[in-house]
Amino acid sequence: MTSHGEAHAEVNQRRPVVEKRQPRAPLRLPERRQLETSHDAHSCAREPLTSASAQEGQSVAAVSESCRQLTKGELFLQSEPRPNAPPLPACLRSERRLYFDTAQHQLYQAACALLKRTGDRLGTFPAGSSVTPLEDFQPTVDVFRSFKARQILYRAVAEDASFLEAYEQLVCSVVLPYLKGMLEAHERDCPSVAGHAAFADESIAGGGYHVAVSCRAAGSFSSPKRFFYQFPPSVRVQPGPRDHFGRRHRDAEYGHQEGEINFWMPLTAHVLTRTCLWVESTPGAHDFHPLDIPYGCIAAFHGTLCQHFVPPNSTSYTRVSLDFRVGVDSYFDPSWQFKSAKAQHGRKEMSL
Ligand SMILES: O=C(O)CCC(=O)C(=O)O
Ligand SMILES: [Fe+2]
Repeated sequence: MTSHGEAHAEVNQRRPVVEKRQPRAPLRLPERRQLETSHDAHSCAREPLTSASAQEGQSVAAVSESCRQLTKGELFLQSEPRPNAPPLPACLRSERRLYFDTAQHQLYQAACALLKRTGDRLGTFPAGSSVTPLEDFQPTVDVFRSFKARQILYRAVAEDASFLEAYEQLVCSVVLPYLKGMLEAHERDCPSVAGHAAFADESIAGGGYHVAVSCRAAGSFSSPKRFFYQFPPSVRVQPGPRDHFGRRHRDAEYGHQEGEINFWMPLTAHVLTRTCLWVESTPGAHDFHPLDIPYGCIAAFHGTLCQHFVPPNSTSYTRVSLDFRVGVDSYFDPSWQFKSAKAQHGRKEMSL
């Protein structure tokens, strides 16, 4: 179900602001394990998640229950052939924040219109109000958990030209230039690898780059880069107060490959919903921390291998967020297919 090949000729050259994640006290699970063993049937049993999550009233204990046995996806992964691509450079795998202009990229407004357009198939906004805060959307179906309800949402997104246009504008003018800048910074620091598919990712110590630096350095040897971005993106709607949570997983289980970077952004205010994605900083580190970022910020992380989860929403506000993945240049193998995946995300290709 992939849709390739629609290149976008026009790209806004305005560079996004990017910052490296500020260190903060992580939520650490009691045992630190290697990735290879972290999903075995015993290792995920009853790992109590405590402290930081409790501050926000999130029942993360439930989430720890979500990883008690090896999932089908993890089992399939062990038997399927791997993509034919070199590992991503370390600088791309580390977690980052990108900021965008919310006046220019009106995803919040587009999401309100999207949910309104679904009529009452998914839920309703409070009556009689001229403004419609997304946080007040009241789902009438279990749009977070039920497969059927999520299909309705998926189709609504796929059919909403305005929402998709806002999404693609954001991807093409903020996200892809960021990725291109990171690739160029990597090439600048390792000139011998520029233009070559395979090189050692260890060649960059530390792996931290500011995109402003990378963009300045780009000009001289910039060659077009290919990107494969998810289309349509995933929209999540998580009402509260409920004990539904997003189980701990890594996207490799769902057929995503290591050459993809995850982007996650809230459309609702975290100060109201107190609910967001929690991510570990490196595969197997189990140092889960919340992406408690505001609207206007996008978190980039290597979700193919880094585990992540969403605790229950204990507030009366609804969390709405957007997430998508981008396959990066020669690190992504477009011919690879995870045969066991039930459904694969569609994607579009773009060179920049
Ligand atoms: O936001 C969510 O509910 C889940 C997000 C997620 O798993 C992802 O971005 O990969
Ligand atoms: Fe995920």
